[in-house]
Amino acid sequence: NVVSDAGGTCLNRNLYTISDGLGMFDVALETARGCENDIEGTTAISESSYERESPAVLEKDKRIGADMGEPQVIDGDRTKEILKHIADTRVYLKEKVMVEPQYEKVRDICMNKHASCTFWAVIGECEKNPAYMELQCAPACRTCEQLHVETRCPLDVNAVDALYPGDLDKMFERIITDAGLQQYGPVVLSRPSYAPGDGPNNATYSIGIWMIQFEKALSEEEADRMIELGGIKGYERSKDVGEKQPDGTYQAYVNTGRTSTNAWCVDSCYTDPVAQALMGRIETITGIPETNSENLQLLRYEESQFYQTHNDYINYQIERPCGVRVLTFYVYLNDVEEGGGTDFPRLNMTVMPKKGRAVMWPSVLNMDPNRKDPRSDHQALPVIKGVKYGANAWIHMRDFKTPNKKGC
Ligand SMILES: O=C(O)CCC(=O)C(=O)O
Ligand SMILES: [Fe+2]
Repeated sequence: NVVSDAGGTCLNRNLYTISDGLGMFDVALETARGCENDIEGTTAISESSYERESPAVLEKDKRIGADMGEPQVIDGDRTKEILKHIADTRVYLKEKVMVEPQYEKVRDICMNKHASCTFWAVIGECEKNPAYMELQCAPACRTCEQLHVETRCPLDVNAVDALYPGDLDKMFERIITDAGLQQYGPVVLSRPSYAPGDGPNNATYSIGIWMIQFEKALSEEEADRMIELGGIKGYERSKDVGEKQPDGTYQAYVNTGRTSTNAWCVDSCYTDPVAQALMGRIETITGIPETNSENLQLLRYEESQFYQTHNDYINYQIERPCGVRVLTFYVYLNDVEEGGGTDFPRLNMTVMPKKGRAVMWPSVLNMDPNRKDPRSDHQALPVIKGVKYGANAWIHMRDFKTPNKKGC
């Protein structure tokens, strides 16, 4: 009465034809049996065993649902519901995901990534906790289409950009003239000049870019607290943007071009009054909402650690809800005995670390703020003596934090 789709392996989404005469129990059991070859060391259980065995015995069975990712835990009280849900999931996968064109890019990656996915789905977690469930338990939540970043993270055509052509110049002009911002000690390190006939209508050819240093961006106590918050979160080896993955996202990877460690200022760090004050200050200075900024990235460089020349602009983000990084606000949290400057090779300029100092520069062009300005390429020079602490605020064209919550 049940025909196994012979030949394929379980994890390759081996689906089974279900005959009408079977109850859901039988379906789950029979299909699980199709996976026997894939799971070592398990023994077949009889068709009625779900009703006979204790929950502990049932949980030892590792096969159920192995054709759609992690084998699923069968909870004693919920056995019937879970088995029915697994059977329904199988129908969903077979009749929708494997057939309908919008699932084409996710067919091979739609898996339950946790043994409790089906249990959680049964108790309503897909609705209560969608950020986690829709990605980690996509078959159980019937959200396979969400796995591809293009479906999960559509561009909002009505979203407002932080910068339109010409706004970057206006923003920096405002920063250096606004009386309320003088308390942060702004110093112009570099500003663009426009050659005759080469005016703001084609800023690509402007000479020089904006770079402002703030001598008093942070008090000593605030700087110390930021370092402390990084320590609480824990500094881990820094990563760079890596290869594109099947779900359309880009892997973060460790490489030899960036040898620092860093901590992300999230959760208890994000809500800390000092971190909030710093983010609020950056919002006031730039006039761009805090929500457009990534969480602060707290950096730690030991002697000889560095970050080789790069640009903070990330190409692929142009088609993401957050848009590209338009500005970097970089804060120095301590004095470094020797080395550790932020060097801009194309500008022939190096900003030295100093406790409480910040420097701000654009990654994009004034007249085309979705496009990278390669003149802002920079590197963190190796620390020669001492330790260097810093913090990055990367400010995006649009809201970063809201899409980020759902993995965009
Ligand atoms: O540490 C520095 O001076 C700059 C770091 C940097 O450029 C980065 O983290 O993107
Ligand atoms: Fe950078």
